[in-house]
Amino acid sequence: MYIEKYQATGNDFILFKEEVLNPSEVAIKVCHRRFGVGADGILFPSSSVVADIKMNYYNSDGSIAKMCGNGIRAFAKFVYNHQLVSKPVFKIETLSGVKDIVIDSDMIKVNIGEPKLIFSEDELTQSYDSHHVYHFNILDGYILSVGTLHAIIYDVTEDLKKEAKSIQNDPIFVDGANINFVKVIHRNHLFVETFERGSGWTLSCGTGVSASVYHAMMLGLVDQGEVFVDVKGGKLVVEVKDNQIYLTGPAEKILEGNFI
Ligand SMILES: N[C@@H](CCC[C@H](N)C(=O)O)C(=O)O
Repeated sequence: MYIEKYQATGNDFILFKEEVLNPSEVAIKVCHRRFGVGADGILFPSSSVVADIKMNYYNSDGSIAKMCGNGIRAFAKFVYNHQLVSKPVFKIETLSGVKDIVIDSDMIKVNIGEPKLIFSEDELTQSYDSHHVYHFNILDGYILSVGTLHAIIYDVTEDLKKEAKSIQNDPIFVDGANINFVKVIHRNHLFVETFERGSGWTLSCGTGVSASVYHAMMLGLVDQGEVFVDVKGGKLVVEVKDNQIYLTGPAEKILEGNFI
């Protein structure tokens, strides 16, 4: 199978040009960092009737995810480089809706979409196709969905970070959640670390960063306008306009070859 590997602020992905038939199995195999190539997830295209192309994403543990903020930038660059889509401004269908993409040389901007509020714990047990916010009452933090589900925690300590897995396994999260540890550096600057559903600690989580900025803005911890976010693997920029979250950052090809 022909593959390429991309990294997007250190979140790494294996990309396929064609539809993968048994994606969970392939993801587990190819993402293994000793027995495979090593990656946080896999991405492959399929045709779409509502957008220019459809993105399919599987985490390294084989679980499906509805959206990936870093992955979609890598996917956009990959399909554009391979002329699967021939224009730099286009639409990608995901399981959490159609996302608008703008490729501007090395930077890719994606409209992550509009978050919506959830007001009760019961709503978390329903499917979260759309974007929701929910008050997280186990810790002094919050839950927010931007297609993928995110817990936002501000009072970060090393001891609390050790609890990431058990927070993620809390039964209120019927299908798991991504746990974001957020430090406010300045009124336009955050540092975010994410323990991801399906792939553990990553160097960056695009939807996590988007959810964190949106939430910090809701609480008045950062100002409107561009917010710069440091992650372990680089830098991202998030802007909220008309309640839409725009995520901008790089993505680069780092390997091409065949996976046997
Ligand atoms: N790394 C991603 C998120 C990938 C999906 C997530 N692990 C989930 O299963 O919800 C990003 O950049 O957004």
